[in-house]
This record gives sequence, structure tokens and C-alpha cells, in this order.
Amino acid sequence: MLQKMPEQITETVQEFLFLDKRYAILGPIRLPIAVREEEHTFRWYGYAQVPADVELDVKWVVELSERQQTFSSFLVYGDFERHDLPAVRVHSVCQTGDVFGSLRCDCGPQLQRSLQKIVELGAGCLIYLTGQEGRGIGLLAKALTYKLQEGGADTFEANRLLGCPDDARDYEEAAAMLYFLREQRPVTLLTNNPRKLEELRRYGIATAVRGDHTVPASPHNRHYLRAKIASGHVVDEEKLERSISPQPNL
Ligand SMILES: Nc1nc2c(ncn2[C@@H]2O[C@H](COP(=O)(O)OP(=O)(O)OP(=O)(O)O)[C@@H](O)[C@H]2O)c(=O)[nH]1
Repeated sequence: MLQKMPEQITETVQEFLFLDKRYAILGPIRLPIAVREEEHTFRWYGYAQVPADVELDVKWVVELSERQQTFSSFLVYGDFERHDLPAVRVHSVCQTGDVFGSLRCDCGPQLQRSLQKIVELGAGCLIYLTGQEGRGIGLLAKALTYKLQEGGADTFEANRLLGCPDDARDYEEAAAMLYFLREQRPVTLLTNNPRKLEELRRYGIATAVRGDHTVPASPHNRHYLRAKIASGHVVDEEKLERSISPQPNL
């Protein structure tokens, strides 16, 4: 192990307090990303909660990382900190949709579209929450809900049949990271889920407003999207219907 840490590493680890919780924030790290096949440079930050009694240094970060392999992180684009109303996507991990490109949900296209919107606007942030697979019930329970959905249950009924809540997610960490970047200055939250907005506001991001985040649907996720609408998601119906029942090319 390195005896003396080079400055570029020690400067990368910052400490941040939010609602009595202590966070280690690592970054920024330059990350070139292809968005619509064009290269754009984002600033990447990782973070973790830190117990009050540990000394926050590089050694501790490395030990934590060896113990715990999965962390949430976020991407920042443009002059996010100073822009009047930048775009923010708070995205819950969806291995099937985000990584495999599954059409059973709208997660993958929503993730891609959020990066596109951020680049188009010129300033924004994507917070990728890895602890929220399956709306917080975890990957394996989500897999079980898929089997139940094949038997006719909708996405929420399937959760309940397993004794799980409809939605077990919490947004305190996301609020903490937004506060770290911009304190309470307004942002447009790209979401169709009004609860997500309310939760961020409850945690101190009081000035956040909602920006529609409807993406083209497929026949595979029609039922899923209808269940989300019935549960309170606000979707641009025209955009959705147009994509579900494509008009023949004239
Ligand atoms: N339990 C369960 N979770 C699912 C299912 N399909 C996708 N998910 C998870 O749902 C989460 C995304 O939540 P959504 O309900 O699609 O949307 P949202 O985040 O509340 O709202 P938006 O901001 O508009 O995307 C991800 O963690 C996915 O893994 C499913 O059928 N069952």
C-alpha cells in the first residue's frame, strides 16, 4: 500500500453532513460518456455514509470498498451548481432494464433519456441509487414478482402477494447529494412519480419542480405502465398511447 497518499487522492475525499448523517463524497472524476453517440464529459462522484467515530481517510475508503462492493454514485454535467434550473434524474437501479435492456419496464429508456435531456439542457445531475432494486425489495424478490405477474398480478399486487410494500424506497441520500451540490436551489426533477418529488421536498429540496419523464412504451410494458398510472404516476398519455399503438407510416 502507498505510504504517503498523492494529493490528487486525498483531495478527492470530502466530508459532508446532512440531517445528522456523515457522508464521504469522492470526486469529481472525469467520465466521458457517449450520449446519442456523441462524447460528453460528466463529473462522477461516489459516496457512502460514514460512522461518526471513524477517521475518514483513504485507507478507510479502501477498506470499506473491499467489504461492501456496491455503492450509489452520481454524475454531474455542465455548470450544475450555478444553473438556474438544471435537470435532475434520481434513478432507482434496475438490473434487468438498465443493464440488460429488458422491455418489461421503462427503466432503461428513462435512464438513457435522462442523460440526453441533461446534455440538451446543458446542466444536470443523475443520481443512481443502487440500494433500490425492485422499488426497494431487491433483485430476487423482484424476480419472484415477475413470476407472479406472469400469473396475472399487476406490479403492485405482486409485491403485496410476497408481503412486500408497494414501494420501499427512501430518498434521504439523494436529497443529501443534491444539497451537497446546490443546497436548496431549485431543480427540475425528471420523474412521473409525484411521491419522489414530495419525498425530496420533505428532505429539504423544497424548491424542486417536476419535469415529465414519459418515454416510448412497448407492448411488453403496457400493463406495467397502466398499473403505475393507476397508482398515481403522472404520465403524458398522448406520448404513451402514440408509442403503444404506433400509427402506420404514411
Ligand atoms: N417490485 C418491482 N419493481 C420493479 C418492477 N419493474 C421495475 N421495477 C423497479 O422499479 C424501480 C423504478 O421504479 P418505477 O416504479 O418504474 O418508477 P419510479 O422510479 O417510481 O418513477 P419514475 O421517476 O417516473 O421512473 C426500479 O428499481 C426497478 O427495478 C416490477 O415489476 N416489480
